[in-house]
Amino acid sequence: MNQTPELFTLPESLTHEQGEKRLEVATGAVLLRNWLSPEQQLFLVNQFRRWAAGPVPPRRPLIYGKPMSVQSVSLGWHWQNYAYSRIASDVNGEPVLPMPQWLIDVGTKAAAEAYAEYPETASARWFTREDNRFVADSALLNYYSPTAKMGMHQDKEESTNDPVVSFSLGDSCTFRFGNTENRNRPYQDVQLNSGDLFVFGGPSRYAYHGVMKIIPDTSPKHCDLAVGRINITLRNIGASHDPHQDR
Ligand SMILES: O=C(O)CCC(=O)C(=O)O
Ligand SMILES: [Fe+2]
Repeated sequence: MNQTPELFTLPESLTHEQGEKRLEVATGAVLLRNWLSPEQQLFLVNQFRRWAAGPVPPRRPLIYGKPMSVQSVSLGWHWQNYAYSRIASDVNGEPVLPMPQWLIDVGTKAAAEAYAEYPETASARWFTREDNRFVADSALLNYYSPTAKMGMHQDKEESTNDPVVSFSLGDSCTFRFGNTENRNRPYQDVQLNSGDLFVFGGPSRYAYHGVMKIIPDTSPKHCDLAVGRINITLRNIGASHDPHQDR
C-alpha cells in the first residue's frame, strides 16, 4: 500500500505519448484517452476490491425506491440519492472509508491536465478554490455488470460547482453526454475505455449524462477484471455537516 503513491507521482506516468488523445466533448467536458497506465489501472482495480471489502459493502442505491443496476460504494462521503453522509445509514450504519491523500492528488493532477489547454482566466471560474486546484473530498466507486446501465441524470447533490473527475476501468461503455436542459437531444455518445479520464465542469458541469451500455468482453487483460466495468468519480461535494449524525 505504501508504494502506491509513487505509481501515480512518477513524472513519466503523468502522460502517455503513445496513443494519447484529447477529445473536447463540450466546453469544460474533456476526455483524455489512456490517461492511466496499465499498471495504474490494475492498481485501481485491486484497490477497488479492497475498498469494496468494507466496512461498507457495495450496494445498489435506490432511486425513487427502485434499485439501480450499478453497485456503488463511496469514500469520504457516502452517496445516497439526494444526500451525502459520513455514515452509510441505508446499508449497514458503518462510516465510509476516508479519501486517501494519493487519490486526492491524482484527482488534482487529472483536473489540471484535462483543463491545461483552457486559458486560466476561463477555467479559473470553474473551481471553488482561488488557486484553481481541484481537491476532492469524496469518491464514488461504481461497478457495472455487463447488463448494468445508468440513466440520464445530472450530478447536482454537491454543494460546490467544482468539476467531476471520472476514471474508467475494465469493460468499455457507451457513455452519453447531453445538454444542461433535459435528458433528450442534443447529446453525444462516446465510448469510454479502460484507462480513460473524463472531466466535466464549468459550462458542462450540470449536463445530463448516463451510461447506455457496457460493451462485453472489452476489458484489457492488464486490468485483471474479467467481467464488467468500474467507474471512479472524484468530487468536491463541499459538505461540512452530516445531517445523519444529528439523529
Ligand atoms: O459510470 C460513469 O461513467 C458515470 C457515472 C456517473 O455518472 C455517476 O456516478 O454519477
Ligand atoms: Fe453522474
